[in-house]
Amino acid sequence: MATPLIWIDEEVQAEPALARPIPFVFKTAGQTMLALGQLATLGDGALANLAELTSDFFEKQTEGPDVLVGALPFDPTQPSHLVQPERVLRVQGKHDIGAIPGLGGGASSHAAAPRILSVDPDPAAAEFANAVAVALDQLNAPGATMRKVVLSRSLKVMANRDFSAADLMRKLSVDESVTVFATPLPARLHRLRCLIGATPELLLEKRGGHIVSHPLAGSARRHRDTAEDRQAGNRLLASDKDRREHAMVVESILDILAPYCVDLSTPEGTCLRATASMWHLGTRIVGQLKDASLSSVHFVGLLHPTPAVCGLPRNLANDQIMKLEPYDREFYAGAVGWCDSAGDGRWHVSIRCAELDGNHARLYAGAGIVPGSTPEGEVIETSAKFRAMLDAFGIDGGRFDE
Ligand SMILES: C=C(O[C@H]1C=CC=C(C(=O)O)[C@@H]1O)C(=O)O
Repeated sequence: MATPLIWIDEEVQAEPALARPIPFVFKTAGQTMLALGQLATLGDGALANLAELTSDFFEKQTEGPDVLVGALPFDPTQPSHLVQPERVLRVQGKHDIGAIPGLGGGASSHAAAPRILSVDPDPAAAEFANAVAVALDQLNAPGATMRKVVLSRSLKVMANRDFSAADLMRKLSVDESVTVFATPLPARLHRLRCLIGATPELLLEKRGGHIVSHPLAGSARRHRDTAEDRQAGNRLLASDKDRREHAMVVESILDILAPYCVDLSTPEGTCLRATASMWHLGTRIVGQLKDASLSSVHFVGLLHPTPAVCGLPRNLANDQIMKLEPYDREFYAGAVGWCDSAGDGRWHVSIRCAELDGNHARLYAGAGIVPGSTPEGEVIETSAKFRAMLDAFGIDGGRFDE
């Protein structure tokens, strides 16, 4: 069934904003990909089967755009949500994301913004600090085999009217250093949901025989004052704790990709990666594949979840996440992106994001814990990571740290 191209038009505000699936939107520097409607859905399957599922899908599907778009959950045993759209539109160059043809022409700019009624930390910052302390006990125990675990917390937000994905995306797009995305999620209790965010982290891009990954780990908040900001970046670059936290991610990705590559390197080494609100340590990894026919989802299946969102070793870290976090991450800390029948694709880590369900939203922020981390430091770091999404929602975040 064709999905109407209406997204945020004023005349449909009487209906819940997410009464129809929103388009998939993927705005990277210089290009926006917009996937409209839903021609077919990829069948359920765990991440390990995704390469096979997608290649079967493309073999059978002879009509419609040659692409699947959507989201993969944090838990690789849970089904992904990938769809073949009816139409794909690409917009190049600088543009207002809300004014792309097919999105309703930015009509919401004169509509009243939803008024925030409540913000509920889940868990509270103090509980999150306790979870970090428990994880640190495990990491520091004599003979410990777990080396890193990434723990997250969330903020549940309620407004007086439905949130507008287009308005949020427009606000998030002010930061041109990140990939702004919106992707439909599986319905829950017959309600359509979506994930919207502004991720700085590239999990994997594959074009022909060339692959790129740009993992981030190790963070500090940015400052308005230029000198203070520069100092914060320099401190991060020099921080032993953050360098260890980062190196584990890079080494793990290099180990996984190396057997598939004739050439694999980190041309610039570890650098500072800036977003509008955060400094990160980042290392761009580039590779040339031995077998260019392997698809992007094959590699995503091997890489995800990286130690940037889970930990090391993966199974031990995942056990701790299950024990210490009070919710199912679902599509937070998963991946969002697209793949095509040639095996090309681009997948970003779904962080700095919020799940939207009508007038409810849940924002997420996580942080890598290694020996040397402190509970207070991780509370401050996750607060800083909430900043970009909180700003988009028009919420002053400071009071959620207690
Ligand atoms: C898990 C998140 O961030 C990851 C990505 C960059 C830096 C991170 C860190 O410094 O801990 C995290 O590994 C998140 O923002 O929710």
